[in-house]
Amino acid sequence: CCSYRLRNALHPLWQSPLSIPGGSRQSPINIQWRDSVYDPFLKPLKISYDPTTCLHIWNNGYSFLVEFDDSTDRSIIVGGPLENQYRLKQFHFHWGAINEWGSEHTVDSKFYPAELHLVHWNAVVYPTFEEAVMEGNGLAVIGVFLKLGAHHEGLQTLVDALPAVKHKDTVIEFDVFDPSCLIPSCPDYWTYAGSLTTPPLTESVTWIIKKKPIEVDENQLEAFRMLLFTSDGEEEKRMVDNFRPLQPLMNRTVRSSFQ
Ligand SMILES: NS(=O)(=O)c1ccc(CCNC(=O)Nc2ccc(Cl)cc2)cc1
Ligand SMILES: [Zn+2]
Repeated sequence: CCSYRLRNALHPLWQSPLSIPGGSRQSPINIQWRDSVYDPFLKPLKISYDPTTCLHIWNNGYSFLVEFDDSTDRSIIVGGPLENQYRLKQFHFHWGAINEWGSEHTVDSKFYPAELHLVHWNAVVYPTFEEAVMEGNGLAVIGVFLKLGAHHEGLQTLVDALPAVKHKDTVIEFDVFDPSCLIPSCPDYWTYAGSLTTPPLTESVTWIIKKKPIEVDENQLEAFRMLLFTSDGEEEKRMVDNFRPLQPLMNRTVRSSFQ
């Protein structure tokens, strides 16, 4: 129960303060469905990814990141709550040691076993990702909940590559993958102004959280849990519970694209 919160709060990644001093828009948050406000002016989110922009999978010692060539506008999102188009840079996941928790956001205080983050940056306004990370409208992250259920064919190609990045700071080439196969076809989402959930925790993220989860099977979740936080040769620590504790909503409203 609360022990995992303590462990998480003390986890090396989050030893920095739970929310940055003066932070008024920190993530993740609980999404209370009945408190979200339908906004009829929200547009559908348009997603167009070029699978050949996929580069590699990298175990950064906290998660595994699938990184993309973001030197052009070949893989972008536009519409939704966004005023500009945003370029896909990477996607990664957060997950738990068991299926009872693992997601960063919760819905009506319910955790999912895992959560996918597709990270995009505003290359219309900012020259580099690093600069966009520091600006209020710099990033747009699509969050997709994973729930235990049917085998996910698209995810399996990724799962098959994970043993090659078992240890921290290992990389494997991964040159064709279309991450839109990981995004539910249902267009419904919630959106709110938030932050990165890992250091530097900057308040630069427009969050777009899909209402519908995707289904993955137990073997696929277990494949995430066999990754390691540790480098080859170090005492093995399984990569699990790499999610940040919930942050206060403060003076924010979560909007929904659906009634
Ligand atoms: N979790 S997020 O979408 O707010 C987020 C998006 C982008 C960044 C900057 C790139 N760095 C990165 O992605 N690092 C990372 C990812 C997962 C874990 Cl578990 C730990 C560290 C940080 C957080
Ligand atoms: Zn994340």
